[in-house]
Amino acid sequence: MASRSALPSVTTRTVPQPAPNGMGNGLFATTDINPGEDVLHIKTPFVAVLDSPRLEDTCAGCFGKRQMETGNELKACTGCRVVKYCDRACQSKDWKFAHSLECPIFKKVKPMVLPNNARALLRIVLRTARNKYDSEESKVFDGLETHINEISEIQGQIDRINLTAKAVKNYSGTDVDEGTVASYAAKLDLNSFNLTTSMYDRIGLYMHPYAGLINHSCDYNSTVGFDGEELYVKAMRSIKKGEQIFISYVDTTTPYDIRRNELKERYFFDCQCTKCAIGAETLEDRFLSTPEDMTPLETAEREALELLQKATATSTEPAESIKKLEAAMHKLHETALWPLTRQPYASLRDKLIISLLTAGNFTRAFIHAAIRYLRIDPIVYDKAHPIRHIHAWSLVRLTVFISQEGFQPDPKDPVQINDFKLNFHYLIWYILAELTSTQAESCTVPSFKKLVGNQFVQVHHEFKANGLDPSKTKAVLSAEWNKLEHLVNKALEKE
Ligand SMILES: C[S@@+](CC[C@H](N)C(=O)[O-])C[C@H]1O[C@@H](n2cnc3c(N)ncnc32)[C@H](O)[C@@H]1O
Repeated sequence: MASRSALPSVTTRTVPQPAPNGMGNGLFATTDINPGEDVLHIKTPFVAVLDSPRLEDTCAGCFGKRQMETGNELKACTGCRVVKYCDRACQSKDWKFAHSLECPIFKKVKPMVLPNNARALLRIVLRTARNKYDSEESKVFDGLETHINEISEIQGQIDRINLTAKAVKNYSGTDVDEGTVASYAAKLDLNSFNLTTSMYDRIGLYMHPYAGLINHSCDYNSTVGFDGEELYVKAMRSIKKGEQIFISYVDTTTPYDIRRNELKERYFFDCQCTKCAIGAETLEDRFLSTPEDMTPLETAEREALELLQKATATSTEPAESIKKLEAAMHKLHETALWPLTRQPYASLRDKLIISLLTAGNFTRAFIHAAIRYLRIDPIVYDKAHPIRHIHAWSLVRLTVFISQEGFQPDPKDPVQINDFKLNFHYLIWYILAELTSTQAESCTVPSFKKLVGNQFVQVHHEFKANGLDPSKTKAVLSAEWNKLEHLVNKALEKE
């Protein structure tokens, strides 16, 4: 059973303790925890703010959670017109939390909109001045690591922190000295999380001092997810009482050198986890075989990364992005040694799916989502990993879309989906059945589980209404699966 901690809104099965190997403090399990179970649940953030582009389309009260349910058009705050809300309930909750304090400041600095880290820092400073934080919560915040000595050596970062601290001190009129405000900013830099939707799309930044105590391992046992403003840390593997909780601070699907450099530069430590102990021999680094001359692989990687950079530049049109991403993937494919799972190949496909969706090419997006579902995710992610479940859901959504009556695939698609005579309804049923039956052990958050569960009930009901029960037609399902495998093989041949 999870227990309430001394901190308000924190429910956890962990306790903070000094961690070994120079990790400072960490969180340790107080009970055995099974995959999918909550390690930590925090109802209310210490601070959470939207990224500036998301201020336009995301409710600053529920961070999109109620917005998804109500479908209401957002209304701007009549005071500052910077933040928007679903309705009075979302507005009033945020007003009480901090917006009443920041609204006049947002209004004063208009037309400038403060960047997300300045808005987060401003909230911390204003709430601290009004004693709005619980004293235990503030104590944990005060004890958080800053790495201020290391940061002071990095001119760009320390200049940015000092500048933000100066501006926030100025706007807030706080009595707290500038050095302390700068130390809050350093704590934010080191301890904040990407605030995401329940589908893992980044929308802002989030910080809570208790969650800030979790250390990193590239061989992590837990994952972080958000449901509106609520944070969930869930066990991805079985965790024994007394074991340390680890999450990943960086994308651990990247090769050894890349992820270790990122950890060193952003978090100032050399990772000594079990995966790093193996070195550059793990799946993330390996090629299908290792040639004597690595030059062709290095050249392909450099060229692919250059194309990726151009494809993701904000000024690039979706059609142009698609061309560049496909060209980059082709370069890696041409080496005949680059596994689909080795980065940047997998990330290129993720970005390509998004660009294809933006451009309205749903059949090609479907094919790449199927490749990811069948050939990449089972190798790259643990069974309970939330990203694996989110990707499966995207495949369901795409399949629903292309199975609509009257939907016509693009005749220019390199692989013609109609040639494979797929029965999309069975595929949808199968993926949803799999997602639903693994819900308890999955690390996804409650609203995602609800969405999937409801969709499965609906799809199953439709089959039943037609006198069919796919769970009793194993041969039909397996035939559909073979057709999808065949389609994926054809698409990969053309890559
Ligand atoms: C978000 S804080 C985690 C809590 C921190 N240990 C503390 O005592 O406040 C991140 C910092 O913890 C330390 N850390 C996290 N994971 C580590 C690891 N695997 N090895 C060494 N240090 C680690 C690093 O100093 C890193 O900058």
